[in-house]
Order: sequence, then structure tokens, then C-alpha cells
Amino acid sequence: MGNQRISWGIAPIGWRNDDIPEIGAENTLSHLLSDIVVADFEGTEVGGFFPEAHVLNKELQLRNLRIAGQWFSSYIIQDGVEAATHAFHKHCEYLKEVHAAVAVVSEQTYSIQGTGKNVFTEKPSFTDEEWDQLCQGLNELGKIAAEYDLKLVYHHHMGTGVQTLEEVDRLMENTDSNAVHLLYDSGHIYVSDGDYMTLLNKHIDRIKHVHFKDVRQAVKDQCDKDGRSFLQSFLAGMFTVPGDGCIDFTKVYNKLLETQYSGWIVIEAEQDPSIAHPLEYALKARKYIDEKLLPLENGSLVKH
Ligand SMILES: O=C1C[C@@H](O)[C@H](O)[C@@H](O)C1=O
Ligand SMILES: [Co+2]
Repeated sequence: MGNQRISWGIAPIGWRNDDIPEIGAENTLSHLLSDIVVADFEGTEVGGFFPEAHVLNKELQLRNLRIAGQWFSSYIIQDGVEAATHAFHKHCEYLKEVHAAVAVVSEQTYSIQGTGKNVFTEKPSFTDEEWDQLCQGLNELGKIAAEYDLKLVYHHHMGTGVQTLEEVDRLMENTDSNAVHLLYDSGHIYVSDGDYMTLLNKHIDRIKHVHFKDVRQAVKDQCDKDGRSFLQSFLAGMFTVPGDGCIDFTKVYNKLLETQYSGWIVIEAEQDPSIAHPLEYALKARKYIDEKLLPLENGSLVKH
């Protein structure tokens, strides 16, 4: 499938959502993994409902699928880095057992991501002292990840203290580039800043994992107007798969090709699975990738 350096995945989030575990609860692991095969992706990320490593590995091997990584909520500012260390070691141990490439970390101190607060106006921010604590703590976690042959990739996220380009800039400036890498999520930065290319262009050297999330502009505008929370907004259909929203992924993909990005691109489009059929949307993403993105490789400098 296209460029040898890039692996294409799709996240479980269209089938089951760790932020609201009730939705899509009828979708089993077998169902999810088999849909991923039908839609011709190479792998996925670990969801909260996934089983222990040897059970997961068996299911993956049967379908020739791989694991890219898994989300980890850190509370470095709230609890200190020592408190996170034990859980992070366990997290990395599991990820190594399932042969993952990255540990996705997002600082959740003061996060309003899972609350009813207006995600467009009530995001938290950190003090100078908290920034220092966070950056030092992430450097520590990054070193732990490396012990397990994993890269710590930081996920900027709506409703958190690291959401805007300015905040990502600060995080990148004050962390060790060998220990802390960046996850680029097109949907989160677009909803936050109304721009998805500046962050990509500016931090391309630190980006080691990518989430392709598209945004339905009209739904986003309405959610903003109504002062909706993050959860209400995605349930209303703010996010969708590439090709179904307002982001031009040809620009994003061209940049990744030009800079010889090596790693995973994971389609990640949280929607209510009772409204947006997960396999239908996975196939929609597949069609867009095949028809609009993979042909760009012929015009790039990439050698096959
Ligand atoms: O990578 C992600 C993981 C989810 O749990 C999160 O809420 C989602 O928005 C996301 O981008
Ligand atoms: Co994401």
C-alpha cells in the first residue's frame, strides 16, 4: 500500500469511544479488527476495551494487523511525575508486548475534555511553574518510553492546557527533542486555531505520529455558537473521516511526503457509531486515501 515508510491505520474510536464507553459497546474486538481488514488498513491503536497482550497478539496475527500505539492520560502537574511513573512503565510494557511504535501522552490536569464545559471558551491554561513541571515530567516519561523502544508522542488536544499552536510551541521549546516527540492531530488543531498547516510546517521535525481527523465546518460552527462541550460536539458530528469535511489532506500528505515522514498515519474520527456506521466510514476514508492521497506519491520525491 503506497509509500514504504508510512503505515496506515484506523483508530477504534469510530466503533467504541474511551471518552464515552457506553457508545458502541456492542462492537467486539473481533468485529472491529475484521472491519479494519475489510477496509484494508494495516493496523490500529489500542482501545480501553482491548484484552491482555497475548490475546490481542493472537487476534492481530490472524488478521495480519499491527498496533501503532495507545493513549496515556498523564497528571504530571496535579500529582507529580513520580505518581505517573509506575502506571507509565506498565503502559509501555504492554505496548512493547504488542510491538507498538509510540506511547501517546496527553496531560489531563485541569482538562475539560470529559466535562460539560464549553470547549470553545473554557479551556484551562498553565502557570509558568506548571509549564516547567510538565516539561520536566514529560522528559522523564520520554526516557522511560525509550527504555521500551517506544517514542513518547505528545497529543495536543481540545479542552486541555496544550491545545493551541502557541502552547505546542512552548511545549516543544522546553522539552528534550530526543525524549519528547509530537503527535500531529489535524482535527484538534483546526478546531482550536482554524489552521492546520502552520503547526505541521513548524514542527515537522518533531512529528513522529499522525492522526487524520476531518472536521464538518457547519457542525463545528453550530457547536461553537451553542457553547457545546467536547463530548457533545463530537456526538453532534463535529469530526469525520478525511475527505468528508473541510480539511484538505492533500496539502498535509504532500508535506509529510516532502519531508520523508516515517511512521503511522491513523484515521481517527470519533462519531456516534449508531449514526455513522463505522465500516461505512472506514471505507469512505479508504476511498479518499486511494483516490486523492496515494496518487500524490508519484509526484513527490519519494522513491518506491
Ligand atoms: O487521539 C485521541 C484519543 C481520544 O481519546 C480523544 O478524545 C480524541 O479526540 C483523540 O484525538
Ligand atoms: Co487524536
